[in-house]
Amino acid sequence: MRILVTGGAGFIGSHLVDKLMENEKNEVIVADNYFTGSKDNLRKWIGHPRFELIRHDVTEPLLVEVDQIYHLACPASPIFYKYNPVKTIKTNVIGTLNMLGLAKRVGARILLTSTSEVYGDPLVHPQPETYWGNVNPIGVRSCYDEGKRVAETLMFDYHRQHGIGTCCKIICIIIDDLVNYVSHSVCFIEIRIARIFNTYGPRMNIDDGRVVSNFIAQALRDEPLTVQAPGTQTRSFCYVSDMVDGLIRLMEGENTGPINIGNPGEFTMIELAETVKELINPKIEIKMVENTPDDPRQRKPDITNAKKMLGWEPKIKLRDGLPLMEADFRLRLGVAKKL
Ligand SMILES: NC(=O)c1ccc[n+]([C@@H]2O[C@H](COP(=O)([O-])OP(=O)(O)OC[C@H]3O[C@@H](n4cnc5c(N)ncnc54)[C@H](O)[C@@H]3O)[C@@H](O)[C@H]2O)c1
Ligand SMILES: O=c1ccn([C@@H]2O[C@H](COP(=O)(O)OP(=O)(O)O[C@H]3OC[C@@H](O)[C@H](O)[C@H]3O)[C@@H](O)[C@H]2O)c(=O)[nH]1
Repeated sequence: MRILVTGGAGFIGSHLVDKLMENEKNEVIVADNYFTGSKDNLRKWIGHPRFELIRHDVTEPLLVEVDQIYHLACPASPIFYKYNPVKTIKTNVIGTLNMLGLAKRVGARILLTSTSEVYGDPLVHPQPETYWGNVNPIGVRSCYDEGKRVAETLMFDYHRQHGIGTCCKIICIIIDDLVNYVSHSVCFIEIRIARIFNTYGPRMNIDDGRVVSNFIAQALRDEPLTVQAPGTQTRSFCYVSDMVDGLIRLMEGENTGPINIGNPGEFTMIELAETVKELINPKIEIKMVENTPDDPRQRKPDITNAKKMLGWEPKIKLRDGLPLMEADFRLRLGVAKKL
């Protein structure tokens, strides 16, 4: 299996690459522009005969021969996706169009990492995949939320427009063979959509800006934990190895999705700060700071479909995952654990 991972130098992408590389039958190609990712995350694979790393921006077309595409390329932290919102929309829209064009040309199955942000500030709780969401189309988060919503639309439009039943697929392949068509004549496209909920773990950028990495870095630097007001807003945090397992099951399974992949354990930001304080640095202060516009007030995945269709559910609880991330942050920040 030859597999393309766009955004593979990023946080989730690099863990996904590690898992895919464990299978000796896989060849992995990463395409990344290093906006929020880093070659460092893939250090152990550089030079490996089954691994290739390409500096590439997905807003430009890419010509490679692959069987599967995991399409992750997109900044995920609010501070980074708001930094150049027009570029974020281009990455989601033009980037996804380019990857769908590639998938169509080479007959690859393509998986999009969409987001819980398609539900916006949800009026339904927990969020099932059938909920259409409550998104501000002109707000500062829209470049990401609406960008991902358009990316999902493109996935389904390509699927419907270029999708045919299994029987027709076989006929199509036979015709392809008969008339000696080249690979670009492949006329069906298989899609998978994962709606990812907040994911955390080792290798997140220290200054990524997302809440778990912020709190752990602050706790280790003896700085106050900055809870954005009111602090009663909730999130559900999934450990990265659970996430990677869910993504691979979705790619390998028979369901297009969209499927929620996330940990249903729900915490307020005050609860998260208190847990980090208790586990990492009981002396630090928790400070309330101003929030940013349109911050969703609650978020929790309904994972009934993931359980039923993928046989997946998360294994790692927040209290078990935080110390694993702490160890990685200590190493990178050079802060030893006090005995
Ligand atoms: N981590 C989460 O909590 C979370 C939640 C929901 C969805 N997601 C989605 O999962 C994917 C990965 O997220 P992550 O947390 O690993 O983020 P990340 O920022 O660590 O990784 C994104 C990667 O994409 C690359 N990239 C960005 N724009 C690009 C472009 N135009 N061309 C090529 N590469 C580009 C970055 O350099 C980086 O390596 C994203 O699509 C994100 O939207 C993540
Ligand atoms: O230092 C901080 C940072 C953030 N927060 C709060 O923590 C909550 C989570 O914020 P994050 O920045 O980690 O992430 P968000 O949940 O807002 O968005 C994320 O959701 C899903 C993904 O698509 C993306 O990875 C990201 O956009 C928010 O309520 C925010 O106000 C703090 O209280 N303090």
